[in-house]
Amino acid sequence: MNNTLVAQNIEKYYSGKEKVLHQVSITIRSGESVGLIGESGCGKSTLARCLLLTQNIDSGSIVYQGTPVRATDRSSFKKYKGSIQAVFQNPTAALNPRIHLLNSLMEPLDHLNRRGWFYIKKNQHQRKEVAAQLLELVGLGPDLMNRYPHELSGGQKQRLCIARAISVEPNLIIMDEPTSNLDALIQSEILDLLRALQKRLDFSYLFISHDLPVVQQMCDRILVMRKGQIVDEYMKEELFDTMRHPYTQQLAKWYD
Ligand SMILES: Nc1ncnc2c1ncn2[C@@H]1O[C@H](COP(=O)(O)OP(=O)(O)OP(=O)(O)O)[C@@H](O)[C@H]1O
Repeated sequence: MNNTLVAQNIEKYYSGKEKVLHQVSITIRSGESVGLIGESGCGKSTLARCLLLTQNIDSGSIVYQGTPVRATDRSSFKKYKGSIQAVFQNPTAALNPRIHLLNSLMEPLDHLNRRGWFYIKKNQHQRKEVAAQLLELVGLGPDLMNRYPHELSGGQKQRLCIARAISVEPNLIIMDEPTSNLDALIQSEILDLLRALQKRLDFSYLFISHDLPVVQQMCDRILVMRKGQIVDEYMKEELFDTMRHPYTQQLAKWYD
């Protein structure tokens, strides 16, 4: 099936501010690992929120599997929302401190209410079995589901957020600086986990970061954003080509 996401000419303003996204176009094909790099404040997270439909776009279009996605069209909207998940920078903020991790983990499945899950969610035993399998996939033990977020380390919380994202078998995961709050060792473990899960589960991802070495490690194709515009796009082995945009060359110098 063609799981390609095509976003075209996306524009975004925040009230009282200059335009944040200028005619941004991005295509993510099935199974691809695409990087989005650029300095702080250039609009990376804004684009992520627009693609996730948690923020309105002012103009432009999003087409998924050949169908335009619009909030007014319930069927395309629901199909798209069920295919895309996110992992954010701050796992503590992503988890409700007052609810058991079992329920946090099951949120996307409970929310989507797919056929089959409707019955499982009423059966506490089956629900816990699914939770344990998800936790195992991200290297966590089943006992964690009975705890609260404050009882976990930052790395464990991020693993749990990854388990939550993969629970609905998404075609695409938007990863917005998923390791920048973690120390170097845990960061490298989480990056390895994400790569291994991608191989195993075959989702595509958009990996957002301002850290070029990390993006080089994680992505095959990389987009470079500057002041709300995509100014360069390259395959990772082309980073040092002389035809790179001067801004990419500047980023590459820090990497070299
Ligand atoms: N909700 C908001 N309301 C108003 N302005 C915002 C909002 N969110 C972001 N901005 C502004 O939009 C611009 C782009 O912010 P954004 O967070 O998308 O950049 P970024 O590239 O993700 O930055 P960082 O790497 O630091 O996370 C910034 O000038 C920011 O101040």
